[in-house]
Amino acid sequence: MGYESLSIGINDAVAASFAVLSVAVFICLPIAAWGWLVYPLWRSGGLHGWITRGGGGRMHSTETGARRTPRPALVTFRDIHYSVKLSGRGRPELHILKGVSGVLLPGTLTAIMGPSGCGKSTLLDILADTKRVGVVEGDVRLNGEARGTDFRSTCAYVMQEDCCHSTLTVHETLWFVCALRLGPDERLELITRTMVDLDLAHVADTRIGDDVSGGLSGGQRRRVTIAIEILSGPALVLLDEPTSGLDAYGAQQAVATPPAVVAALRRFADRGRTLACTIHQPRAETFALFHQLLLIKAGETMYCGPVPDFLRGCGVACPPSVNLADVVVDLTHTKEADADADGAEQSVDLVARFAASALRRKIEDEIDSVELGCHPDLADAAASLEAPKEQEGARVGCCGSSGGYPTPLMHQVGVLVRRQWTLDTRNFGYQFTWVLNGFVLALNASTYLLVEQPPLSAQPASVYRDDMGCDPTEPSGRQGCVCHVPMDEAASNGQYNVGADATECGRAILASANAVFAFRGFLFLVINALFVNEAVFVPAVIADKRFFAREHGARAYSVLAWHLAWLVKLGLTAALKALFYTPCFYFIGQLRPAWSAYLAAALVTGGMGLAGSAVAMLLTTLVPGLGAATTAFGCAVLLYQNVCGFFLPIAAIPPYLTWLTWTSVFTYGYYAIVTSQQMFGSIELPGDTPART
Ligand SMILES: Nc1ncnc2c1ncn2[C@@H]1O[C@H](COP(=O)(O)OP(=O)(O)OP(=O)(O)O)[C@@H](O)[C@H]1O
Repeated sequence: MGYESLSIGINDAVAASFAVLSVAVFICLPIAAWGWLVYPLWRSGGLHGWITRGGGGRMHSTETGARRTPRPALVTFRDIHYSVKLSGRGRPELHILKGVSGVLLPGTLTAIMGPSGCGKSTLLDILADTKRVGVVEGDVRLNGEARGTDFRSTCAYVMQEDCCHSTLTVHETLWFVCALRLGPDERLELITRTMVDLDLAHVADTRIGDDVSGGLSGGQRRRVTIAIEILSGPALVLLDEPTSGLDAYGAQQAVATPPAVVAALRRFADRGRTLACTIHQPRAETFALFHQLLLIKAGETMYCGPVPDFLRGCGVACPPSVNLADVVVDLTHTKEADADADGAEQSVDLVARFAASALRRKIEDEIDSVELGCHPDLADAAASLEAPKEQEGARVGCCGSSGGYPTPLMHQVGVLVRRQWTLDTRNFGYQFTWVLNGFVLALNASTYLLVEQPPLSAQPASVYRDDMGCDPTEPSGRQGCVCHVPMDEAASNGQYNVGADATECGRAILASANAVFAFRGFLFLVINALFVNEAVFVPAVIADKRFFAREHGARAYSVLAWHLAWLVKLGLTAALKALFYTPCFYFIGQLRPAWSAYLAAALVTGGMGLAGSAVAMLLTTLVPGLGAATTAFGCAVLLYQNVCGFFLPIAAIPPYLTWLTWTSVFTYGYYAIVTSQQMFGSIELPGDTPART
């Protein structure tokens, strides 16, 4: 009696790869947990210490920067070499920086210039301590000391690419930065002052936008990026091409306002901060705002020193009507082969001449005196900083004093959740996927209704107990059939048929069995859709990682805060999905009309969503890149589906792989929703073993 359960010989190679993948996940998880949670927790001296310290750093400041001892940022770098090994066998090592040295003094604005590809951005990356590939040699010091783990709370780094949330307004963007990095008292005044400084006040309530949706101009967006970094008053600001948007977005605007950004930077420097930025071909008025010039050619220092001394040092004349910056750029572009005789000679000479110059020796002496702690600027610059009340925020005082986060952990989480929420409510595409997913679930349910049999769950509880599977009082065999199929047998998810000689009752019961399979297929597709929908979080988390890298790098919040904020957001989203998605499939699919069953289905809906988004989050954290993370998510879905008991009978899974079944989220989701529809039990099919089609 009964039917043969489906037995599939699992390809050992496939099984082994599943096993390896799962073992890898289970090895990676504890390592990741150690890195993110346990190690910082252990270092911070327990859970209480962790929370009060803002999630991993040293004690967060309850004081504003104004109350701390202000320290300047005097940066020295000596003999910086940088090389990368080019990928591909036999390819040579690329030596990009070849012994660049210099000093960045507090209260100065330094221009780093040179031809495209000479190594300007590379040098800034090294100074900002963000270079993670290649080999960096040489010594970079802050106030004569090696840079510590808290260096990034002193140093703001404005990278070449803008990194702003396109759906936030300028004011909101700066508000969130303030909320993460400063106390509430300072926020409004600082935001207003920074917007005025960077000529952004008139677009305060304009959404930042992007190249597709419009919004701010490229130059304005660039200024917002700069505002984000200088808002909290760091002692050291490094900027990679702060005027690039201005160049690209119209000469007209560039003619009208180009010095606005550099003038704001100059004002910032005049308040005692240390600033250095790369810049291409500035106008004469803009160039005049810089105190120092670091000129690089092919990775070597061509000049480093005060701007006015440049021509004297080079022995070059600059006619009054000519822009000095143009002369500088021309000198760096001159090539031996194609330049005129004078230019070529000067160009070749300048690198060697600088290396042998008194200026170079002066720089070396200056670096020595900083390292020995006797550089006059180390003491003087502290006094030259503004009075405490006028200081611009917490980070100015952080220089070397604290590596902690400015706000407590729970505050960080709250601000991040609030920002995510604001972004989601303005993301039309995201909302559209919600509606679309609801529609797909409803469609799935209505497709199931195309099955000839009405949903079994709509039938009264079964009473049929005849071992032969026949109840003469129920000729149709429908109302009284026991339509229960054991879970593992249900995995034989095919339609059954019987020969023409089968009894009517047998045919009826088989029809019921087919309805059971269709019903289970429907439920499986529901949980499948709920999980797979969460793939939307793979690109979302990866996009947010850009902001995380920048903001966590600037010590605005901890790794734990970021993860917790995402978990809170995903939890809230899952709750909303339970509310919104469950009705989409429950009523159309005519599932069991009982509150308990509905509640169970809602829990499964939220749970599958939460599990799917958690897996998406885990994979985006472990696997680099969008393509790899998306593929990994697809693999995880396949793995989970295959071992959940729907496709393969659990009995058919080799014993050494059954543990996979119990790690599959699908197993629990599938069992839970099937159980909630009262589909436990067994089906006894009459007569001969039916053939599968
Ligand atoms: N990781 C890397 N692998 C290979 N080449 C690299 C790498 N990093 C930098 N380079 C090369 O080093 C050179 C210097 O790059 P960098 O970005 O510092 O130039 P740049 O002076 O800032 O140029 P631009 O003004 O155009 O931004 C370039 O030729 C670049 O291709």
